[in-house]
Amino acid sequence: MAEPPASLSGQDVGRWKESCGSFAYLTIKDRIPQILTKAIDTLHRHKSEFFEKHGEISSIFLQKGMEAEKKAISLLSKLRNELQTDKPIIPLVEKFADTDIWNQYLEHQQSLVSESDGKPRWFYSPWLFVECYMYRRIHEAVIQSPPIDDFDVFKESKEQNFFESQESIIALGTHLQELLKTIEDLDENNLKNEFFKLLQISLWGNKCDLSLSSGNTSSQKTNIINSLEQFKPFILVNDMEHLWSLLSNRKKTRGKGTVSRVDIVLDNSGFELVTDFILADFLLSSKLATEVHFYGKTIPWFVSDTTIHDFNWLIEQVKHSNHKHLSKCGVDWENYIKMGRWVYHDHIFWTLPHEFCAMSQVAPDLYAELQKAHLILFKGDLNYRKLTGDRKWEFTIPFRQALNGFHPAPLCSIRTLKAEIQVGLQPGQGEQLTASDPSWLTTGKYGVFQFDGPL
Ligand SMILES: O=P(O)(O)OC[C@@]1(O)O[C@H](CO)[C@@H](O)[C@@H]1O
Ligand SMILES: [Mn+2]
Repeated sequence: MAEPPASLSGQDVGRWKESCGSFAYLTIKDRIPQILTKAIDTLHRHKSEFFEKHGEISSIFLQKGMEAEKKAISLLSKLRNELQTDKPIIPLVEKFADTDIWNQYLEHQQSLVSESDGKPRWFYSPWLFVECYMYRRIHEAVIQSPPIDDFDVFKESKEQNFFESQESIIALGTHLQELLKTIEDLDENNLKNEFFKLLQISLWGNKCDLSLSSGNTSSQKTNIINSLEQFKPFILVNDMEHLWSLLSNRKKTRGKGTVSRVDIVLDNSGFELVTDFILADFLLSSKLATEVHFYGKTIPWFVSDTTIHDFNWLIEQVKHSNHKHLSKCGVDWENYIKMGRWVYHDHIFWTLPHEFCAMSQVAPDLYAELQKAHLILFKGDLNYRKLTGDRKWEFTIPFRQALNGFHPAPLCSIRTLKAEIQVGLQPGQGEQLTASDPSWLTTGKYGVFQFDGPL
């Protein structure tokens, strides 16, 4: 097979707005420093909390809390300075489960740089690599600053996203509970329609990530169910029928007591996670699946990504809602977890910089776990970038080719477009979009259900 194309990078001129530089360049220049500034500000504002938590026993602890906050802030300021002055990417120093793998990857990036270019740098190296590295360095700053080493600098914005989306969340919870009342009586066609609705809700739920808005609020304020028809023309690749065929055929043909497993590689917490839970509940209630497995991030990531803490926090919030339909959702979801019908998995691979085609080498245990699924849903833009290697593919290259051998099981990307990469389009489709809406690749207005079926 021919070599895959080069990686997107901060040194590119854009596929659009050529005079201003690529989306990758603008992300490194503007968005990432803003995210760092916001993280610093969050640490500042939480100062008193650290003192209360760690400083109440004696003045020695008070001292410790103060020092930790100062240290984390100075490490983050140093990081922001390295980035803004395009300094070389330096190895991680603090021992953590993935430190060695990260540093090996850095060496690999170093080996790709020619002698005259020196070292991997922020605006020079692959965008996927430097962006992941930035979030990993934020984590390093926090773990280097005990006793605040479990502090999530993004927690506040994730929670805010959830609270600000309350009305939409209640509307979704109500829709689900109404649907569950009659689900047993629905004919094939109605069941399929409901499946498609909830898939689309989960797709548009991906509009609300916080790293695109530099950590500023990006919540869902309107009832998304009423907007689905209006959004349909913005679905550029729509393989929903394939997902239905796969799951409904399996439901018909599987023997009693056999498993149908759908795995969801999660993206953002808050509103998007609610849409994923609603879909996952429907999959079990409709018997299209008998088990749903979720994968989250082990460390705070790309501002809004889901950690185990966010996952549990959200279910707890929903359960304690004073809205009866919503709290019923929370009770059911907690039960699914208790019964092992919903399973949460952690793996460090998801917060490494590797493209997914490297998974079978770098994380064979995770690859083997995913192989147990009958269908894997990859939520969000970052997962799409990692599925396709974040490379400069032609718009018409088949999705399977861009996956570059990654195929643990039939899989589908459910993603709104927030990076200058898209494959599997019809000839001329990309060019037409560029002409009619030059920023189509990066605003989150468009989406895809892109499926790669059984081999
Ligand atoms: O994976 P998500 O949450 O859908 O999107 C993450 C994301 O906003 O982060 C990057 C900007 O920093 C973009 O590449 C990408 O769109
Ligand atoms: Mn995300």
